[in-house]
Amino acid sequence: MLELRDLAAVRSNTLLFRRLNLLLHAGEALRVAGPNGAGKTTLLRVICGLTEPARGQVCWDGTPISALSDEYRARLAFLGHQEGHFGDLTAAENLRLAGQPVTGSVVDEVLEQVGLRTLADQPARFLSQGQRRRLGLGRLLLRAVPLWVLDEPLTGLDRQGVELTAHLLAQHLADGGLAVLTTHQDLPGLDGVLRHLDLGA
Ligand SMILES: Nc1ncnc2c1ncn2[C@@H]1O[C@H](COP(=O)(O)OP(=O)(O)OP(=O)(O)O)[C@@H](O)[C@H]1O
Repeated sequence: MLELRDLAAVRSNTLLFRRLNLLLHAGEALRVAGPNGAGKTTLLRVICGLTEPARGQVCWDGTPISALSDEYRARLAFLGHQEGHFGDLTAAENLRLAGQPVTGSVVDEVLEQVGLRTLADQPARFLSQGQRRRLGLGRLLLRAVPLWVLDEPLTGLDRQGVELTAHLLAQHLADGGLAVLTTHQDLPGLDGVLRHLDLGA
């Protein structure tokens, strides 16, 4: 369970948000919306424990994440604008290094799931933006952690890519996972499990 308690953040002397209180249970996702500069990425950074809030705290299963540090970070996976792939390594090799040791057949399965099977041997730096996003999804699947934090995961994806992301997210939630994400696009098929937070309101 992820909890935001009376959370506030300041950047460059500007108050971005305050008094955020929210409980996110296993099986739920939070979609953070708002105009450019509203503080969406900042909120994700605070949730990951990378940026200190000006006030309040983030708790994981009732404990402030500041008291959990590495233990908490091992429970979350972050997918940002820069996917963090190794450019010289192939798509398959990047997945091999994604998390715990995996066999070649598991890597093949994940490549198939994210639609990159035919690009397994392509160095990541030659992948298109949407293909890199898909590789990021593959790494998420291999990390097998409960909390996904996704910053604009739909950018650069075609319609099938958007549907794939929504499908994998729904599966993750059905398996008892949680997610916090920002997106300017609609995520199909997540009614009932998607909660909304608008930082522009
Ligand atoms: N490291 C930083 N130092 C100073 N100011 C920052 C820093 N990071 C972000 N900001 C400022 O904080 C504000 C919120 O930025 P943030 O990236 O959280 O917004 P966002 O809602 O994610 O925007 P976008 O939709 O454009 O991605 C912006 O005005 C930005 O310039």
